[in-house]
Amino acid sequence: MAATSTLRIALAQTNPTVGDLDGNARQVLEWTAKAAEAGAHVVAFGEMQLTGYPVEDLVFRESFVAASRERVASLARELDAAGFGELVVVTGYLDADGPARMSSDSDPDRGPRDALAVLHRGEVAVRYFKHHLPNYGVFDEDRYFVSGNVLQVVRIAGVDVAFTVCEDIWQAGGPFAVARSAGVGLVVNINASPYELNKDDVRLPLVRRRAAEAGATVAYVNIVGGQDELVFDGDSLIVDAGGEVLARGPQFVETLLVHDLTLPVAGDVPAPGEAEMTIAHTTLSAEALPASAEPVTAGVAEPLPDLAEVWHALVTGLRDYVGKNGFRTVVFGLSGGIDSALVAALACDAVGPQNVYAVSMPSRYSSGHSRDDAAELSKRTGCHYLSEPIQPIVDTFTGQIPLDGLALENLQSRVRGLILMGLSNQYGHLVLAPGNKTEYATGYSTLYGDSVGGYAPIKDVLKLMVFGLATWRNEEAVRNGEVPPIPENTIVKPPSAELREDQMDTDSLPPYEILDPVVEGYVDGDMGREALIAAGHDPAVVDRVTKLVDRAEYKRRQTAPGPKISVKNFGRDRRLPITNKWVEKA
Ligand SMILES: Nc1ncnc2c1ncn2[C@@H]1O[C@H](COP(=O)(O)OP(=O)(O)OC[C@H]2O[C@@H]([n+]3cccc(C(=O)O)c3)[C@H](O)[C@@H]2O)[C@@H](O)[C@H]1O
Ligand SMILES: Nc1ncnc2c1ncn2[C@@H]1O[C@H](COP(=O)(O)OP(=O)(O)OP(=O)(O)O)[C@@H](O)[C@H]1O
Ligand SMILES: NC(=O)CC[C@H](N)C(=O)O
Repeated sequence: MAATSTLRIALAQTNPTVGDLDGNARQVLEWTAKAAEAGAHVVAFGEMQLTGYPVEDLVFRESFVAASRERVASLARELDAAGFGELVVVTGYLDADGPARMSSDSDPDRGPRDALAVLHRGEVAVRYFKHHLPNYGVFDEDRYFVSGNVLQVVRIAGVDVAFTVCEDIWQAGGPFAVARSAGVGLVVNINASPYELNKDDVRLPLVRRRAAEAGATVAYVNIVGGQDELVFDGDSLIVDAGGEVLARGPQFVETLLVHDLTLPVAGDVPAPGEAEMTIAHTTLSAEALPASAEPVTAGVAEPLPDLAEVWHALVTGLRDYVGKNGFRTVVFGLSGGIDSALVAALACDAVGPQNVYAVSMPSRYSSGHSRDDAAELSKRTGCHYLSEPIQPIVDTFTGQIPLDGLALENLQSRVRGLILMGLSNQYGHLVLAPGNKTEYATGYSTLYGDSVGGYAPIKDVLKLMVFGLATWRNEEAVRNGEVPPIPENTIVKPPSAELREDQMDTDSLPPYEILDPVVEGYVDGDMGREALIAAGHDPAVVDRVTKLVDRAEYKRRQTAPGPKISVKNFGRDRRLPITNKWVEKA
């Protein structure tokens, strides 16, 4: 039988903040202390832990790159000074071995790097540069980074460990294939992998495929938290070469997974073969766990069911947007309808009802039940509730500038926007825009009216899912013996903008059961007219909806960011020209 050695590995699922180098370094120190207390040999943090992810065009600032390089070196010294010098600390950071690529004259082999550092005994012992750079969806890494071509293999307590960064695990070939040729026992993969619905279902089979490709155990660590439009869900994993899940972290919460891995002791360094990357070897002296040590296992957390997962993603995105941007309180219009009710419930979960200001702003078209439902929600959740009737302001405006029809409808929405921005300026609340993805898609909102706001918590949630989430949150409250936050009437009544007499959403839009699947196919699936019809959608509805979506591009460009939960969100994911003569013709 081959000799083995037991490594105690810790995966630190932390919540870094972009640009906060000192705060992020402090996280490394704090979680390393916990790993040390647990007796770990190695503690691994996420991709770009030190800078936050994604840093976008900060990569082009030499001052920022220099600060990251200096901070990783000083972090190594601080870890040593704190008594953790013997612990192998693995962290993501931004490095550069040349200037950013600005023209075709730039050196293709040098430039900014999405980097991983192995810190040991006060030094940056090893640096690895990410090989596969994602350049699709929300990622633009070819814009920023140069790909690394050296796989770093580090011998720790007799076990050869290869280090990789995020996208390296998403593609066959490259570092994992090279790791197999190097005969490693463990591949560590550090991630900043943004959440989208069902990604956890893709992640586990992916990690299994790479473990098989490398012929080694894989330890996958992902960050948690919100960063503008992105939310990170953690879901860190350890999978052995045979595909067995040894450990799995909870989603959306900071945690430390500590697990003992019994791995083959490395033999002689194999002769280098033909490979996509060269291999560099380093040995770090570390004692293996004594055979007498009580084995430690991290446990396998169950991934959340779909609606629970989306709820946590939205709460995480909102909480971190508020907190990381220096706000404490939020304000929005509470109409008694389902969208603002859902935003209210999310906000109460995210920042606490004591920090939530809901404003009822009735007009002459507001129904009695809308006001009652809004008041009832605030009573149930305990958030602040203000009532600011808008009619006197609307009347004063039209007394000077007479408006009718759609212009008058939109004026009401804009007066509400004005009130919310006034309250924001005066009291420092962040304004939340309560539009859903179906509305953003079809342009069913008033520019500078209900679309005002700094953050749009349900921007990527289709209307049918809005209903699903509201029902789920109420049921969750019942399961926990709490009062359901959203009044039943808000969920069951037909949606209405209440901007004119007896107005219903269905006056302007197809029913949501028909509309949402077309929006999903056109927006998320990039399907053209023929493909949508072939998928079973009514040609007249397809023509109507694609036209609405195309015409609303200018509106979407002027709206607040919101958390991505779908395969394609408006903003980072879906980028279309505003000035655009292409139409999906019959
Ligand atoms: N290409 C372009 N680039 C830049 N700006 C452009 C533009 N085309 C028009 N515009 C501007 O946009 C204006 C039209 O947009 P906008 O003022 O928003 O008005 P509009 O889209 O015409 O009307 C708003 C619609 O949203 C509905 N709504 C409003 C409020 C709440 C809800 C709800 O249920 O949640 C629904 C309302 O019933 C109505 O159907 C134009 O007057 C023009 O100023
Ligand atoms: N009477 C009102 N009081 C306070 N805010 C309102 C009122 N009416 C509309 N709003 C604000 O404008 C947004 C657009 O709401 P509107 O009622 O026009 O459509 P909706 O899409 O059905 O939204 P909701 O389901 O929240 O009512 C609401 O989410 C809310 O923030
Ligand atoms: N930061 C990355 O390299 C992430 C890319 C990868 N495809 C993911 O979504 O997880």
